[in-house]
Amino acid sequence: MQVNGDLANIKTYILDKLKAIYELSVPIGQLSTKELNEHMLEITDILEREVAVYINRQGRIVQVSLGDADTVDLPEFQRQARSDRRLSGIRCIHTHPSGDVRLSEPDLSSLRRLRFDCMAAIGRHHKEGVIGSLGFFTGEQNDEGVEELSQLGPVKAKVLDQINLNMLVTVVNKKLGAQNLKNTDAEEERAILAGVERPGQQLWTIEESMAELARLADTAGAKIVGQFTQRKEKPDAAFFLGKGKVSEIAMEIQNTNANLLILDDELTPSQQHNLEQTLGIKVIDRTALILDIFAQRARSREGKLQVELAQLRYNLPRLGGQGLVLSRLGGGIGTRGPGETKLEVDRRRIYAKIHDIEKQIEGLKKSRHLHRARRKESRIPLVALVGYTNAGKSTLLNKLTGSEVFAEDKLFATLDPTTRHLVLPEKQEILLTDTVGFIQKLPHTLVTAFRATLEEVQEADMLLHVVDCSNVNFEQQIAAVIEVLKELGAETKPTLYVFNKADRIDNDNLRQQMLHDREGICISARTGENLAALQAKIEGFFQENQIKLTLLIPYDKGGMITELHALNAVRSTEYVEQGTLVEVSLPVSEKDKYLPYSKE
Ligand SMILES: Nc1nc2c(ncn2[C@@H]2O[C@H](COP(=O)(O)OP(=O)(O)OP(=O)(O)O)[C@@H](O)[C@H]2O)c(=O)[nH]1
Ligand SMILES: [Mg+2]
Repeated sequence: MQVNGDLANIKTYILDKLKAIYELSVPIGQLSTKELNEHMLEITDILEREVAVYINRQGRIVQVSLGDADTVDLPEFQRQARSDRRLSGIRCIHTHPSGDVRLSEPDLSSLRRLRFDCMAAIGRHHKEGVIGSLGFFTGEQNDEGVEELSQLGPVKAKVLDQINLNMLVTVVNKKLGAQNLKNTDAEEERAILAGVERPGQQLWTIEESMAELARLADTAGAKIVGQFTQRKEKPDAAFFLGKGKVSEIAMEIQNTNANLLILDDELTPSQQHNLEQTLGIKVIDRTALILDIFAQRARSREGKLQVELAQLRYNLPRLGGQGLVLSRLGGGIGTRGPGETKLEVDRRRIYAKIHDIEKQIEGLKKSRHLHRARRKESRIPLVALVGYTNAGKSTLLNKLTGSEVFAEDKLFATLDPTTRHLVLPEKQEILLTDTVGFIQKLPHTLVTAFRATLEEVQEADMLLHVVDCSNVNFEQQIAAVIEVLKELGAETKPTLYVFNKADRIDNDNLRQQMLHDREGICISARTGENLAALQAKIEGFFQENQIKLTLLIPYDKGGMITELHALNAVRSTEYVEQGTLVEVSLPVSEKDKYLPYSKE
C-alpha cells in the first residue's frame, strides 16, 4: 500500500509505521479507535508533521498520507458529479502537531471540496491526553446558498468515538438529497473573477479592467462571489494563472459555492480545459462572456446570425476528446445561443451549421447592398455614433431624433444598428445611425463577426465619437475605440468628439482639458445641455466639408449639370470637345455620384 505526501528524507522504519496503518480498521459507524489515534500521533510526535488517514464507511483505511490534509488526492475516491451534493462516503482523520486541534481554514475547505462524511483533527493535550475536534456538513444552506458546516470540540478523542456516524451521515444525506431536487436547473451562476496584471503592458490598471469585467458579468446575469488578481510577467502556459493562485481559487470555490470562473483575458482552449479539470467548475473568458451578452441582446436576424457564428467558431477548438466541459456542466453563460436553443456542441453539426449561417449572412448582405445603393441615391449624408459601451450613444440618438431606441445603464444595450432621419435647424438633413458599443480587449473574432453591422461606420461621412467624460477612464476608452476604428479602416474619417454626461462634471478646467486639441464639444444627452451647439457643429461640418472637383460631363448627361446647379455647386463652366468641363464645390456626401466624371 502506497503512502502519499512528501516522503523525502523519511527513515525506513517510519515509512514502515505509516504503511502499517493500512492494517488497522475501525468498527462500522465509529469515527476512529484508540489504537489508530495512538499510531498516528506517535509518528507525528517523531516528525512534527501531520499524518492523515482516509476511511470508508466499512471502516477500511483507504489512504494514508504525510503532510497537509489539504493536498490529498484520493484515487479511489471518484469525484462526484457537481450536481450530486451528497456526502462522499469517506472521512478524514488527521493530526495537528501543535496540539491545537481546532479545524483550520484549509481543513474546512477540503471538507467542503471533497465532501467528506466528516473531518477530524486530533492531537495531544498535556492534561487531557488525546483530544480532537470534528467538522461536518449540517445539510442546510445559509441565505447565500453556502452549505453550512458544524463543528464539535475540542473534546476528548474518546467522546468523538462515541458519536453514531451512520446516523449522522443518513440525516445529512437526506437533507442534501432534498436540496438536490430544488437546486437542479434554476441554479444561479455564482462567479469568481480572475485577472493577471502584466507590468508595463496595459493601458488599463488591473483594478479598472476587473471592475469592467464585473459589470460585464453582472450584465450577463452572474452573481459575483469572489475576485482574484495576480502580477505576472506572462501568463502560465498551462493554467494562465500561477499554480498557487489556482489553489487559492479552488479553496474559495468551496467557501463560496461558486460554479463559474471568469478570466479577464482570452484563454487558450487548453488553459480553459486544464482549469476546468482542476477546479471542477465551468471556466470562461472575457470573450465568451461578451459573446454570451451579445447572444442575449441580438434582436435582428442578421445580428443573431453573426453572434451565433462567432460563438460556434469560438467553441470549435474548445471541444476536447470528451466534449466541452461546459456541456457536461449544463447550461448558463457560455452555452446560450441567440435563439431559443442551446449552442450546438457536436463537432460535425457545428461545421454544418457554420456553413449554413455563412450562406444566410451572405444572402442578407446582398439585400443590404441594395438598400445602401438606394440611400446613396437620396444623397443624405450618413453620420454614425460610435463610442465606448455605455457612453450614451442611444440616449443621444433618442434625444436628437425624438425616438425611443433602447438605452440602459448596462453594457452593450445596443447591438443592432438603428438609423434615423434627422433635419438639423439650418435644414441640413442627415441620417444618424446608432451602433454597437466598443470595449477594450474586444475580441478580434467579434469585430470580424460584426463587420457587416459596422459597415455603417465604414460608410459614414462623419463620425460622432461619443465619450462618457464622467468615467475616470475616458482617455483609455477613447484609445480603445480608436483601436477598433482602425480595425475597421475608419480611423481617418472626419470625427467630432462628443463629451457626453457633462452634467456629471462641473469643473470647467476639466472640460477644457478634455477638448484640448480635439475637435469636440461637451454636452449632456440627459439634460439637453449644448445640444443646439452640437447640431450647429454637425451642420457646419457639412457646409465646410465641401470637396472641390473638376468634372468632365458628356453632353448626353446634361441632366447632371442641372442637378449640380440645383446643389449650388458649380463654380465655373467650359465647353470642350468631349463634354462640359465644370469646376464644382460639392458636399462630401455628394461626391460618389460624380467621382466617375472627375478629371483627377
Ligand atoms: N448623467 C447622464 N447620464 C447619461 C447621459 N447620457 C446617457 N446617460 C446614461 O448612460 C447610460 C447608458 O446610456 P446608453 O444610451 O444606453 O449608452 P450607449 O452608448 O448606447 O451604450 P451601449 O448601447 O451599451 O453601447 C444610461 O443609463 C443613460 O441614461 C448624460 O448626458 N448624463
Ligand atoms: Mg446603445
